Amino acid sequence: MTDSLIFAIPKGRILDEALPILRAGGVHPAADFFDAKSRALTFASENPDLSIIRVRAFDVATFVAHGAAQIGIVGSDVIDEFNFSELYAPVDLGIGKCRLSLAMPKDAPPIDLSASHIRVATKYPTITRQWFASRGIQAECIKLNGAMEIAPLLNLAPCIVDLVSTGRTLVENGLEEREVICDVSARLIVNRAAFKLNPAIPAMVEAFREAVAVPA
Ligand SMILES: Nc1ncnc2c1ncn2[C@@H]1O[C@H](COP(=O)(O)OP(=O)(O)OP(=O)(O)O)[C@@H](O)[C@H]1O
Ligand SMILES: O=P(O)(O)OC[C@H]1O[C@H](OP(=O)(O)OP(=O)(O)O)[C@H](O)[C@@H]1O
Repeated sequence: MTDSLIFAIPKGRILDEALPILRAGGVHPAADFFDAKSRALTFASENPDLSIIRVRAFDVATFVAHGAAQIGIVGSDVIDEFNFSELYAPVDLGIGKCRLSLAMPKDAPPIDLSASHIRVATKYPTITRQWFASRGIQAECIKLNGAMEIAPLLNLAPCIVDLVSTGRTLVENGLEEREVICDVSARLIVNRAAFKLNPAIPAMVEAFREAVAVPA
């Protein structure tokens, strides 16, 4: 007899790319999960003892780290930002690929590496502070939850740290990428304690590992 499992899936842009991987990993949400008009947050699945929650990307990590859900899918940006010790991220799913970068207005001078302090608008204050600290600069982070790209134009901060994929959002807002801080992709995450206690979880991790493995 094993405990039932809760799988946390992010609502946003990873969702569409994640659906084929979920199926290949053997997770089959019930039909109402695909009803775009549904306001439900918890869904059954066709798998025995497995239900699904659909939450914001940043909250997937929080639910799984605290054991409220046992397994989930989330970007490595979120994993790195929280750095929860209870999270184990055993499989790179190869989706949601982008990078976390430092960007500035395209006519702005380079960052003054001899400066002791800089103001940065970002959704990623922890990663940003660490990256600047390793260069001897104290970053004062102004936390935004989206639309970071307008912060320099409105003098909220001279630079931003945000996700970049095609680069189009930066260009359309008069910014340019100056430094890549880290590459990002979506990962399967599990709660470490649950992984040890419930044998269904390592089996599920293995199924996802096989689902994304590149054939030799
Ligand atoms: N431009 C992008 N290209 C590829 N992957 C991205 C891109 N932007 C975000 N991601 C990935 O998708 C995840 C979710 O991003 P998304 O934009 O859907 O959520 P959000 O709007 O940041 O969060 P919220 O749910 O709080 O509105 C990010 O954490 C990142 O891993
Ligand atoms: O380089 P690009 O291909 O233009 O992608 C980058 C944009 O994608 C993400 O935003 P998203 O579209 O998820 O909206 P958000 O600002 O609401 O998070 C990110 O925050 C950038 O704004």
